[in-house]
Amino acid sequence: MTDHETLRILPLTKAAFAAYGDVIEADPATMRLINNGTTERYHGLASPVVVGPAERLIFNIFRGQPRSFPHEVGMMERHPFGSQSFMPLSGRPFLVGVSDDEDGRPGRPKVFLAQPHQGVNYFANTWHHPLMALGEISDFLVVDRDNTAANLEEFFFDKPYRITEPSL
Ligand SMILES: NC(=O)N[C@@H](O)C(=O)O
Ligand code: NI
Repeated sequence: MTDHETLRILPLTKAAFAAYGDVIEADPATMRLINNGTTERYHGLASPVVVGPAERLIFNIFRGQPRSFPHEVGMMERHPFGSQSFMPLSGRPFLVGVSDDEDGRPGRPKVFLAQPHQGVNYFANTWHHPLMALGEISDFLVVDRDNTAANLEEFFFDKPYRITEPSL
């Protein structure tokens, strides 16, 4: 990959990700004790939505192959009719790529390193890169809108970007 621009990898924080979606993590500010004090409920961390023609919100498991590096970021995608969340099930970190919308196309991607205890919920119509698992095959609990065939818009960059191996 000669002239690909390398994208920095940023820590995933609620503030940095706020324009793109929710960070799903045990935020103490959301905690309430339930079940007679035997359970900590971290309440309302994200709101999965379907937009437009009513379709089911469904739970899925995505089993992601680890990405090899340097990884070429040649495209971004978005789901106009629903949110999409990824919560790690395998105790591994993963990469999250998002872009602002610039007149209907994704701008320069931002890449975040999600820790094993962090998930994300992309807002509907947020440009994002498909799942980027790290190091080993990793499972993720994914909540999104059924009938994904009608809910996928892709954009391919003329000049792809590059991500180098994150130091974990
Ligand atoms: N296509 C699909 O179900 N997966 C993507 O939406 C993704 O964000 O990984
Ligand atoms: Ni997606």
